[in-house]
Amino acid sequence: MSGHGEPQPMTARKSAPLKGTAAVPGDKSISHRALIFGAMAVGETKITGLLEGQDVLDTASAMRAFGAEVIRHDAGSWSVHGVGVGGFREPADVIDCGNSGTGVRLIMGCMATTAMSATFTGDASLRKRPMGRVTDPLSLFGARAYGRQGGRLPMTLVGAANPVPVRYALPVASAQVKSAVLLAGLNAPGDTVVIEREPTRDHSERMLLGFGAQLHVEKGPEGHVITLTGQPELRPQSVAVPRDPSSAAFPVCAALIVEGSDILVPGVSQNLTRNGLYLTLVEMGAEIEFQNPRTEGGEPVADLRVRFSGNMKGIEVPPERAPSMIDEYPILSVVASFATGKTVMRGVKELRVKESDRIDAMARGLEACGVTIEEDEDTLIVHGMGAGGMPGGATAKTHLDHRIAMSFLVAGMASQQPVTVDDASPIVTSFPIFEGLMTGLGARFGQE
Ligand SMILES: O=C(O)C1=C[C@@H](OP(=O)(O)O)[C@@H](O)[C@H](O)C1
Ligand SMILES: C=C(OP(=O)(O)O)C(=O)O
Repeated sequence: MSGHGEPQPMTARKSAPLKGTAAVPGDKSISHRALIFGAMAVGETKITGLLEGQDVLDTASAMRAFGAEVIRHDAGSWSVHGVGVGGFREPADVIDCGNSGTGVRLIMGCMATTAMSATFTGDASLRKRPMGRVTDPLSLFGARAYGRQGGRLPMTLVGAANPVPVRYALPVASAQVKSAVLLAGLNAPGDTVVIEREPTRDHSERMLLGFGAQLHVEKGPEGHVITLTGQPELRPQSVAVPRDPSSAAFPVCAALIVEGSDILVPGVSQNLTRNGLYLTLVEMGAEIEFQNPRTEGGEPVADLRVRFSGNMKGIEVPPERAPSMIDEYPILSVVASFATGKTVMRGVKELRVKESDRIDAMARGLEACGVTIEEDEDTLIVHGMGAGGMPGGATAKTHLDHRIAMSFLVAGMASQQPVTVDDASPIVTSFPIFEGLMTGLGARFGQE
C-alpha cells in the first residue's frame, strides 16, 4: 500500500557469534507469480510457502480487484480461484502496488491485452521508478498508457481490445519487462516472442510451462529467444514456493562477517539465474558449504553452512553476472567492506532505478561508516577494510528501500561502532520476519 507511516529508526550493535538455523521466507518473485498465474488459470491454484511480505500482499489485493478469489487459509497457505486468460474484470478503484516494481509491472502486463482500463499507483519510491520500460512493449500489443512525466505512476493503462502478438528484444536485462511481455502475450492470438541478450531470472518461463502454456526457449546468436503461444487455457497448479535466495543473503553475509559465527541456512536456491551472489562470495574466499542439493518447488536448492570468514579478498565481479545477483549488490558491498582489497562491481547501472538509487545509497552510507568508495554511473568500487575494520558509528538513509535498510543493519553487526538506519519500516515488503530471525541468531538490534 502506498501509505507510509512514521519512519522507524533501528540500530545494530556489534554482535556475538551467530549460531543456529536461519529459515528465510518464501521467494518474492515466485510468490507474485503464483498469485498472478493462479488468477489467470481456470480453477483453484493452491499455494504453500507464500511470502507474506507487503509487496506480495499488495499483488494479492490487486488480483482480487481484477476478479480472482484469493483466500488465505493459514500462514503461507493460500488459494486462488482464477478467472482464466482474458477473464479479468475492470477494477472499480485504483490499483495500489505499494513499494513493488515487480507487482506493478507484471500486473500491467497481464491486463494490457484485455479490453479494460486500470489506474496504478504506489508509494513515494515506486512513483519515482520508470514504467516506460514496460509500457513501450505493451503499446506494441495495442495498449495505451497515460502516466506522469517520464512514464511515472500514477498511470492509467488502457488494454488492447484487439491485441496483436509481439516480437520484442529487451533493451535492458530485466525479468520484470520480460515477464510483462509474456503475460500480455498470453491473451494475444498467435506467438509472442521475447528475446533477451543476457539471461534474467526464469521463474515466469518455468511457471508458465507448469501452468500448461506452450512456451519454448532457444539459444541463438541474439541470446535467449522465448516463444509463447497465446490464448492457452492455463491449468491450476499446486505451487510450493521455495525460500528466497535474496533474503537468505542477509543471514549468510552476516555470518561471514561476524566473528565466530557458524549458521545453517536451509533451502537456498541454486537456480543459475539467481545464484550470482553465492558464486561471488565463494570467489572472495567465503566459507560456505553447499549441503544436501535437491529440488524444492521446481527449483534446485541446497542447505548452506556458513562460517565466519576472516580472510575474504576483494574481487572484480564479472559484469555478465549482474542479472543473477541484481538485488544482492547492496549486501555484497557490505561484505566487500570487511574483505581486504578492492571489490569492483561494474555493469550495475540498473541499481539506480530500484526502490532507491542503490549505488548512491550504499556509497553515501558506507562512506559515513568510514569506508572508501569510488563510483560512476555504472560502477561501484568498495575499498575493503578487512575483518572487523569498518568503523561504523553513523546513520544510513534508507530511502524507502528494504535492501538498503537490511544491508546497513548487517553492517552494524560487525562494525566497531553501532550503525543506525533512519527507517527500517520498508523491510516488511520482502522479509517481514527479518528482525526476529536475525536476533534469534544473535543479532543485537534496538530502536535507537
Ligand atoms: O522479476 C522479478 O521478480 C524481479 C526482477 C528484478 O527486477 P528487474 O526486472 O527490474 O531487473 C529484481 O530486481 C526484482 O527484485 C524482482
Ligand atoms: C528491486 C526489488 O523489488 P521490486 O523491483 O519488485 O520493487 C527488490 O526486491 O530488491
